[in-house]
Amino acid sequence: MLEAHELRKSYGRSPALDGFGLTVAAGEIAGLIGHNGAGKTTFVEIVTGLTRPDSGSVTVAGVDALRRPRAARRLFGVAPQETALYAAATVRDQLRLHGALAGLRRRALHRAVARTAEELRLTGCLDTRAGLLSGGQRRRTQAATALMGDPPLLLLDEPTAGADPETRDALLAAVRARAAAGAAVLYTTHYLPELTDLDATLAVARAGRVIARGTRAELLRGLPGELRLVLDPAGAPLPAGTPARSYEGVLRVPARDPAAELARLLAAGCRPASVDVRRPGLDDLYRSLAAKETTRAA
Ligand SMILES: Nc1ncnc2c1ncn2[C@@H]1O[C@H](COP(=O)(O)OP(=O)(O)OP(=O)(O)O)[C@@H](O)[C@H]1O
Repeated sequence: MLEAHELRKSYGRSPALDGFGLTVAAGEIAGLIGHNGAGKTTFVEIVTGLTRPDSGSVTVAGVDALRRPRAARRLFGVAPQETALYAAATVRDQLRLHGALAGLRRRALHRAVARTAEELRLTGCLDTRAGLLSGGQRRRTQAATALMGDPPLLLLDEPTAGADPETRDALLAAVRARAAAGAAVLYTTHYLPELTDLDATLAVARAGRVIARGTRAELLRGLPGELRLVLDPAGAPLPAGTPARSYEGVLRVPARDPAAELARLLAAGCRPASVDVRRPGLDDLYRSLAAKETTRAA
């Protein structure tokens, strides 16, 4: 549904995108992750026609988004990182406008406004002007405008940044429903748990390129998790050579197989007063990919 190849874009001498490539299939939610400045927003802006790349290609459902931006525009809904709503217009008006732009008329438009407002828990503020909405309501309204007209591609750039749990839950449920109905979703975030909730595949951007692409299981496989323990002083101390760090009285022991590591510590006579297992997260993934790149470059 979305295919981008070899995108390059520089601002002055600094490349924002440096051979960026990404494909997202219909029905797939692809989580685009990466440190600040990795090029995620630049990529979204290129797909939406806000920024022109220096070279490369982008197609949406086979339509060349760089040569035919107007035709491509009908195929996606976008929720940009900065909310962009008309302050004086009501939530209903914003949704009607985006529905009309997506080709909906009369009853179909009316139904889509009601359905999308309900999905994003906006029914109670349909007649409120955007300028008077809370931050969470504004985020939900922005996301709702992207969903109007059921576009085959959704581009959501950090849609839950700063959102309260109610906003996040509503948004994630709406995104899941649209993907289940066949939409391709590009979802930019800094929160791995959201991508787990969405059952998303991952694309990791770094320095203007996608350096890893796959399912969470594929990308996180083999990364160490961590055992976090408070030891009972009546038991044995950690065996010599255990690579632990102590933080506010809690010992942190990196472990590829936390259950096996815990069994080893128990066998050595340690008596944990509390145990917590931390699974590998985004930081662990970024660290391991950075280490692989350094090894490759050496
Ligand atoms: N309009 C611009 N003018 C100059 N440099 C820019 C412009 N837009 C982006 N950049 C630069 O391009 C690089 C990529 O920025 P981009 O916003 O795409 O990153 P990002 O991955 O979305 O970051 P974040 O996670 O902070 O949103 C950065 O170095 C940024 O400073």
